[in-house]
Amino acid sequence: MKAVHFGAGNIGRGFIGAILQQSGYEVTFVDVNAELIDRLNQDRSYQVVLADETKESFTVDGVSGINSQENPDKAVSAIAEADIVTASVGPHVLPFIAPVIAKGLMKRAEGSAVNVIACENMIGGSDQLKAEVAKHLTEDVAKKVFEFSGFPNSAVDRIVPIQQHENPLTIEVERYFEWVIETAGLKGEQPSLKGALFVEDLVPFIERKLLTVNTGHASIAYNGLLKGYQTVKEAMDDSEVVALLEGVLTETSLFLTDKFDLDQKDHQTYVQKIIERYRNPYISDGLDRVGRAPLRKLSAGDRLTYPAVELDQKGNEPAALEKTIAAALKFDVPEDPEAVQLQAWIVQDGPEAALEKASGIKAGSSMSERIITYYHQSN
Ligand SMILES: NC(=O)c1ccc[n+]([C@@H]2O[C@H](COP(=O)([O-])OP(=O)(O)OC[C@H]3O[C@@H](n4cnc5c(N)ncnc54)[C@H](O)[C@@H]3O)[C@@H](O)[C@H]2O)c1
Ligand SMILES: O=P(O)(O)OC[C@@H](O)[C@@H](O)[C@H](O)[C@H](O)CO
Repeated sequence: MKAVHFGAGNIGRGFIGAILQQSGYEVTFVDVNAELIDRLNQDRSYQVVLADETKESFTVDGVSGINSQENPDKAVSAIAEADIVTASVGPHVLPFIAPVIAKGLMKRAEGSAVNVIACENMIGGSDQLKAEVAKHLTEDVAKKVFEFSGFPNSAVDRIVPIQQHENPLTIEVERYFEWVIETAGLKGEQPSLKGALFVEDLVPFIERKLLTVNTGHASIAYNGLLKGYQTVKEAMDDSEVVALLEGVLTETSLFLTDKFDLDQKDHQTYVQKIIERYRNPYISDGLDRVGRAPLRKLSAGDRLTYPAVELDQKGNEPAALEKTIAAALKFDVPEDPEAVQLQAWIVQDGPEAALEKASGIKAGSSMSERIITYYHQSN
């Protein structure tokens, strides 16, 4: 069986590529990073190390790489022959991988069933990828292609920080992982993927994950950076950062348990497990990585604004989320293009207008006023 995975980065090598290989797939990574692709083709394998006291490691072998910038046709052919296609490139990159996927799917002469799964931190990731692919197909061709190509949504959870090793392919990951895939979007037989969970309705799973793991993470990053910390570990040693983390998780728990009728006790166990994962002493994760792409994180459907607005509309005042949104407006990392854009908007139009542009929270609304007050109160 053949798998094509877009993005040989942290989640690509450390999670999805490893699961695919352990499930019996021969994995071809498609990436634009020449160093990673050359090394994959040279070594044909890499090491995954578990970030806990065991430091256990395992080999992912039988892998290869295609540089889609240099050899787009090779990537197209690989998709034409693949049994499964997956991607973890970041939400903003989905439009760039779509043309190659569209061409590859069109080339599947037999029209044999294939599933294309976006493994990104977003709601409806595969739906979005499908919409991007559709832009490169005529209406008639799209109809045919989507008869045999499934785009099931999925939720992925495993903390994999940015890291440096002598061998650039080696990747250290936490032992914990969760890959949930929605059956509704599948075509053909359900793929056999070791450790993956197939569910009829992904919405409760992706929202629980995004609004707990990622909202909590974002609060640690933005509030931690405000206090001058660089890593999750440093920030988690500060009681004020932890209090805000507990505050945002109390707020998103209220939203999630109400929306999905979750058992309060089970949800609390889930939240506590995540706080333990943030505290993993064997992982050093940078706040710049966790807070990266602030415009995406502040956008209306993402981890901060979405629960804050929903809670506000139900008559709650989500103060911890609002303080975190205010802290996100201060995310000023010159290497991060979205941070540069956000700071430029703040300088040009002021924080209130920048907040509205980034999140849709209307300037002059009571929520906007509270966030901007927090913004001016913070250092
Ligand atoms: N790292 C984590 O802890 C984690 C956990 C769960 C989900 N995610 C999600 O997984 C996705 C990837 O995150 P990551 O941490 O692995 O990032 P990463 O930067 O390590 O990996 C992304 C990879 O995509 C490649 N890429 C960029 N443009 C490309 C293109 N046009 N074609 C092919 N490849 C391209 C990059 O070169 C890079 O190797 C994101 O959506 C992220 O939210 C990350
Ligand atoms: O990848 P992002 O930028 O959406 O979010 C940063 C982190 O919160 C994220 O990568 C987590 O480490 C991951 O989602 C854990 O499963």
